[in-house]
Amino acid sequence: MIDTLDDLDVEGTTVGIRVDINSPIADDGGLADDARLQAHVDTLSELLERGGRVAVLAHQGRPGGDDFVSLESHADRLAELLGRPVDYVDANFSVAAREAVDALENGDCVVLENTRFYSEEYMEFEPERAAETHLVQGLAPSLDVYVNDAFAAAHRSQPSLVGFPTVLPGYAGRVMESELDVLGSIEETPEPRIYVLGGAKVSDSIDVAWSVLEKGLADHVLTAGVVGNVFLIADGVDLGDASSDFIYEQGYWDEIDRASDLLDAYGDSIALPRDVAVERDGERYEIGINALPPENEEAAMDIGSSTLEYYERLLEGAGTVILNGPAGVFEEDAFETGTRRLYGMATDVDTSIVGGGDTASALRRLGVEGFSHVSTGGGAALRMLTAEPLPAVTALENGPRQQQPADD
Ligand SMILES: Nc1ncnc2c1ncn2[C@@H]1O[C@H](COP(=O)(O)OP(=O)(O)O)[C@@H](O)[C@H]1O
Ligand SMILES: O=C(OP(=O)(O)O)[C@H](O)COP(=O)(O)O
Repeated sequence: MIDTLDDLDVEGTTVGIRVDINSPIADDGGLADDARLQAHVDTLSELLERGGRVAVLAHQGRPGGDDFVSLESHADRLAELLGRPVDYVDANFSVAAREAVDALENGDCVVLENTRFYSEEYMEFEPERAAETHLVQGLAPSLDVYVNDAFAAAHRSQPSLVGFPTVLPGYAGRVMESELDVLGSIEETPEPRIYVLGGAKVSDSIDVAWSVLEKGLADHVLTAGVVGNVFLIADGVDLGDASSDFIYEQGYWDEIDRASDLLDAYGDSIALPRDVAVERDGERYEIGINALPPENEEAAMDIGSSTLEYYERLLEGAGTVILNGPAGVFEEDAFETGTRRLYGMATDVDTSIVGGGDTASALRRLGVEGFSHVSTGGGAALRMLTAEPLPAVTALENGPRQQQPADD
């Protein structure tokens, strides 16, 4: 059982809140998309309106990446979205950070620096060890309670996610609460249940497929994207050099054997693409599976029209559809068709649940809406769909509960 904001006496309390505002970054270093910031507005507004003193913790990107930038522009955008001032301090647990947090008045908000600028935050720890890190040891004394609203990062066991709730009373924010509500009760959704697994996280998707077929949660698994390509190769289809090389370079070659084992065990319940789209003479060109490999060895970038008709028939009788990962390279106009049409069909199903950061951004870009639930998480949502515990949620469950009276 996890406490929520309903259990928290917010007025005058200094709240350290972990959010996931990890976002695409534009060439100029600013935000290219603010969907993940928008998702946390309700939680942050509630805390501020109820008189909380709010210190925001979050990560952005991974060390070495172009998107590994400071949270200054996130703070500016949050101020616009919240309609109130939001300070930013380029520190996490130093004297400067603690002073900024200690100076908060009721209804004030400060964003601390990208947690991953400190190497400990990019390591995975047991909660007790995470509680001993510089971040937690340094900052926790300035906080009264910890709120975790970062569902999309809850599959990580990094200090800002599992360390704070080990030493402070922990609460789920509104995003976390609603994600756990929906994704934690998949078994109760209407049947038949269809899982659509696309995108590029091949090993995670195969884990999900195994798990949901083994547990009888899925009546059908439909494959698309790179996941579909791996299943086609596992089924003996020669996709051609470009697709094979891509799968090899991404480190997914071993997944072909796992996909093949899965087809042996549950082949009747797994649907594979019947055609693919490649780029030929600068245009989209569809090729049936029987006509593969492509004569010019072009890469399979999307599912084709026959696959879409086939998947539409399967989706027609579904009570629930759970989708993760785009059906193709939606970033290119010629290959967005599969994602637009497949996800569009899914909105007609009684209960439709979508997970994945890229998927959500694809749907926004393509203007596809009308799902029962669009998760803020990719990896975290996938992990929940396999009924595996999320370390950050377990840490909230196991941590101290008692809230101390707020200091003046
Ligand atoms: N056939 C394909 N070939 C190469 N990349 C693909 C293909 N289909 C989808 N993708 C890529 O998969 C990426 C998204 O996958 P993923 O990260 O698994 O999604 P999510 O973040 O929603 O979980 C996109 O960048 C998209 O271009
Ligand atoms: O974007 C995220 O996850 P996602 O790509 O699975 O949606 C989270 O912010 C976690 O980031 P990470 O995968 O760098 O730990």
